[in-house]
Amino acid sequence: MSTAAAPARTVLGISSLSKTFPAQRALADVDLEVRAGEVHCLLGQNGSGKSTLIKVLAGYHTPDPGSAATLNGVPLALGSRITREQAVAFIHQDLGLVTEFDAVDNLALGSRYAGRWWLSERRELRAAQRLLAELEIELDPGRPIREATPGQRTMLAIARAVAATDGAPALLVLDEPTASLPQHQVEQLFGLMRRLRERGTAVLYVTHRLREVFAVGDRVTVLRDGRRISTEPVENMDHDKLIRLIIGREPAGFAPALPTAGTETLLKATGVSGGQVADFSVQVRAGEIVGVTGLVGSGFDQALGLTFGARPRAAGEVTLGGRPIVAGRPDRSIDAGIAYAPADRKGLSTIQEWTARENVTLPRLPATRKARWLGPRAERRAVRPWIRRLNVMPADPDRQLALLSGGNQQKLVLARWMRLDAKVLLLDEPTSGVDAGATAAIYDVLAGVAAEGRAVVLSSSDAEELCAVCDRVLVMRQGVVRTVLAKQDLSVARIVSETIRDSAPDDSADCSGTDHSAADHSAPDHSVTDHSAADHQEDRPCLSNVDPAS
Ligand SMILES: Nc1ncnc2c1ncn2[C@@H]1O[C@H](COP(=O)(O)OP(=O)(O)OP(=O)(O)O)[C@@H](O)[C@H]1O
Repeated sequence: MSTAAAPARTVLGISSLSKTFPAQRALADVDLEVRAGEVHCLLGQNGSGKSTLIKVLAGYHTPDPGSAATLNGVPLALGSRITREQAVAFIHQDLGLVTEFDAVDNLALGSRYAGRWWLSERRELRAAQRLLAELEIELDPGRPIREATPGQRTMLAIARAVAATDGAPALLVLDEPTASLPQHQVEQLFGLMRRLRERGTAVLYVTHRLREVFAVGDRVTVLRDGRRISTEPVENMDHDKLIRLIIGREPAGFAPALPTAGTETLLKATGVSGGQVADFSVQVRAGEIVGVTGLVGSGFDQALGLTFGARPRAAGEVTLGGRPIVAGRPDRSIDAGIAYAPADRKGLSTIQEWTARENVTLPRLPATRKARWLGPRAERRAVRPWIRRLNVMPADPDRQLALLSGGNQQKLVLARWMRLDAKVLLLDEPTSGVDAGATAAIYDVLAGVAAEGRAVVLSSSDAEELCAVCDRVLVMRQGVVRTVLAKQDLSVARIVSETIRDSAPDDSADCSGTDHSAADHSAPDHSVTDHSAADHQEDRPCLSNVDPAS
């Protein structure tokens, strides 16, 4: 007879959950059980219903009649706000912290309303220190949290939920918390999740990154088209099986197109500065995919906006095929042959009231020089192939953008830039929030762009992504490109260690990658000479020939 232990008690039990929006059934008869002391991953393509499920749980949407749920065995009124006593915490991508406040005040925001407002400042500080120490969160409680890393902020938001629930939330719901965290901060966050799991918290974890399921998950539920397809222990899963469940068919392998062996320099940035960037210099050749990475604050996420001219430059020169690219004139940069997709695609570059097709084919962004404006029929014709290629759901070019899921909106805005015949594509975080299938499709598009003798520069905090697609990776620290890693030197461990490596302020490297006269860099290139920093980490190989969604 089997002596297998009985499953842990059910914290959240959802049965027959359905949600129908006008003209769209987002969830259909979903059952879900999340147990005490487990990390339960919720996966599915963009538009499969994950956010809707969480929003119903949080009381933001009212579900269809017939939907039911229990929390710790007690019926839960779906569609009503969760009360404090129910001890459910939601960590959304917008963490809801006040960045000008320090950790003590941010923690107090959650607990003051818990009736502890009489605590003195000193006692509050001590309580915050105790909590942070207990959860092993390294964070100075007295400093404004705008100075903290994104990973520390995420953990602080979780700590606040812990404080507000007297030590352990019954249920912690995390909605893609790692979307823009560098690898080592992801590891720290997973450490915290494991500690809460040990306290008996049930964790519902939404992610698109399959490797995270294997790193931290106990069980996994897959949604497809609003239906629950499967719930299984992670140990019964492998990568391909998971992909099959998510997309409903065999995954297509990612086979990067072979780049042309170009020697022509397309893009040259020299001494570009502005914002957090003190010196960004790079030369990009035809046929190359170049990555830029670093910690938040290193300037890596501002470098491409400065290069394109979307951000004001304090200094520096940018040329495309020898022609100067001036700052502050995105229209001219586009005409010259550069396209730029910022990371904040929703905030910066969509018109939510417009349709999908209008957002993809925004006037003034012609794919061919002739047509500055397309009629609705031509727009549909132009957009449909991208909807198919990136598997945008619903596949309706006339759907209002606001009614699409976050990831599907991301895909469309990215399509807007990828469909331009730009000589150089600049993309900030191209796959953040995008599902595994579309991520592979985007990598294919980028490889195709390079193979045509054009070029791509992408900034990313995802080391696996950089390994999978880049020919070269520039690592920025303190506003300056400090290391250039060539294809043969790319590994997750190497990128992580170069990203977090402490460097003396005057430490500099030749970082243009190709042109030694471009900037005043006298120290040797670390990518070639210094391997010491990476050695303490497991050196995982690059995944360039493996499905990049993994
Ligand atoms: N307010 C709304 N009105 C109409 N349709 C909606 C609304 N919100 C979501 N939908 C639709 O419901 C479906 C599920 O969307 P949901 O946001 O739950 O997906 P998701 O799995 O969270 O996607 P992503 O990974 O992109 O965040 C999608 O087809 C979406 O277009």
